[in-house]
Amino acid sequence: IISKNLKPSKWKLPPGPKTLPIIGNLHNLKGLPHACFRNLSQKFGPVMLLHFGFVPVVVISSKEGAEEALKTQDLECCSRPETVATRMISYNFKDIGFAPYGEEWKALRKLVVVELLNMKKFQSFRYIREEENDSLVKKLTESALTRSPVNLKKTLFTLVASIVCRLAFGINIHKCEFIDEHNVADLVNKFEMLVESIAFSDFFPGVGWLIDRISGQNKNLNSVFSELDTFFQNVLDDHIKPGRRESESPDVVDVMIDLMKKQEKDGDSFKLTTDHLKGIISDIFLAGVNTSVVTLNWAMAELIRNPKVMKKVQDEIRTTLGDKKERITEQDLNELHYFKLMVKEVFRLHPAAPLLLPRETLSHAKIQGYDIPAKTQMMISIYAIARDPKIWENPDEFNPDRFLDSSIDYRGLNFELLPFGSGRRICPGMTMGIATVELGLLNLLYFFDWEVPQGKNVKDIDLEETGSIIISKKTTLELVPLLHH
Ligand code: HEM
Repeated sequence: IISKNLKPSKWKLPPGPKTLPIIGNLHNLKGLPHACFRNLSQKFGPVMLLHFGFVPVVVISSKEGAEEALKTQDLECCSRPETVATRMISYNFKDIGFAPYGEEWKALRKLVVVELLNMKKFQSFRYIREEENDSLVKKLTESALTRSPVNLKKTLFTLVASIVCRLAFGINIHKCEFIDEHNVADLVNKFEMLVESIAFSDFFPGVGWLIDRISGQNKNLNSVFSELDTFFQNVLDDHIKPGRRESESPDVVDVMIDLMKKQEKDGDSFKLTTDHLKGIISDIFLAGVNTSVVTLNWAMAELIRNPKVMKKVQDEIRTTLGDKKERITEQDLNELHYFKLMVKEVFRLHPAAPLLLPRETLSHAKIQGYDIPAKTQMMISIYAIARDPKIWENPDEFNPDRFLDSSIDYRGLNFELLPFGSGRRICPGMTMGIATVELGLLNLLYFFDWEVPQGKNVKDIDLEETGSIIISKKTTLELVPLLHH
């Protein structure tokens, strides 16, 4: 009643389903959030207002709405809404993924983009990506010789985690003292559980903390977080061991430690602290590993379900690269055209983060004629846009040919296809993510043909999804690699 009386009557708020007292629209949230929002938006419109408990959330599901939101200054450089879990994993918002918009976020983002993920560094890390792909091919060759099925997600996880841990943290997970590849997988899963966990305080600010304390939710979150923090601390300790740098080339953590030391001397206004360092390690760990793994896994699921596309892609690869290559390099990617359209189609149908990261408006805004008050949470459903029948013919069909005569790209400038977001909050690891996905897929498709295990049929491979922020294939994808040469 109070908020109704305070709201200027001339405001035009977006439409949405009827709310119930206290819970708002929580009863309308059925199934996975991105799929649920898509269904609701088909009924209530592409700019829709929902209430999660006491928290109003605007969901945008049209290309025009997304373009307006992501180009509006105060939304483009929006803040992120605070939740109990994001406060923990971001080290009290000392990272870039969940930090609110402001000078500190700008300084950190600049540091990550300029110092850590710049083109020169990216190129110099090329040999790590190629070496790890080489190990993957060797491992798959063993399975091919015995015709054993391979759990694709697990295998691809090892590939991506090895690349990210080596270039970001200087850790070789095949030989590291304090973590191995199984622990890394376990930690990434726990990490996602932590981010996706919902606390009462998120929906009922001011009162929910009491329920979280009584229900034990706070204790659960704390215990998972402490495991992650131990890993991040080990990474840091490993970097300050005397003598370490003499034998290894600097990784992302080395660069940040050097910057901290330099700032102490120079007296810069923005001071990097250990919390910033851990916040960034945490961002890279969450944003850098699973996004690429789920994309690679979806690509293989779609290709095995669509043998004509698989054949067309493999024919192009093998004709262009010849039959005699022993090792694939990133240079080889430049020569492939249809292969890249196929990757684009995977990003369209299976964006790793279908609602981008949640946003919060900095000031009052207007989207598609609707008033969005300051400090309102906003979600942009790139999933609904990428499957909008007004934009795409047969939108649910996996068909890379749709891009043959199209200039639509996925790097943040075409608002119908935004797997990496757009604007100032666009994914800073985009170049690295694309290289990891493309190089991984090229190795899988050049050296091997793929079959479903004996007794199974291609029709058994479904596309059921799971997750809430990062969406992956629910059922395990097991395939048998066959040596092509
Ligand atoms: C296929 C791989 C990847 C995909 C699909 C992906 C996708 C995304 C998306 C959709 C966002 C949210 C953008 C927005 O809300 O507008 C994001 C943010 C982010 N990504 Fe990625 N990403 C990938 C790989 C990576 C990698 C490899 C890294 C780092 C090494 C990374 C680091 C980040 C960070 C730090 C943010 C937060 C940016 C900010 O809030 O300013 N991502 N990513």
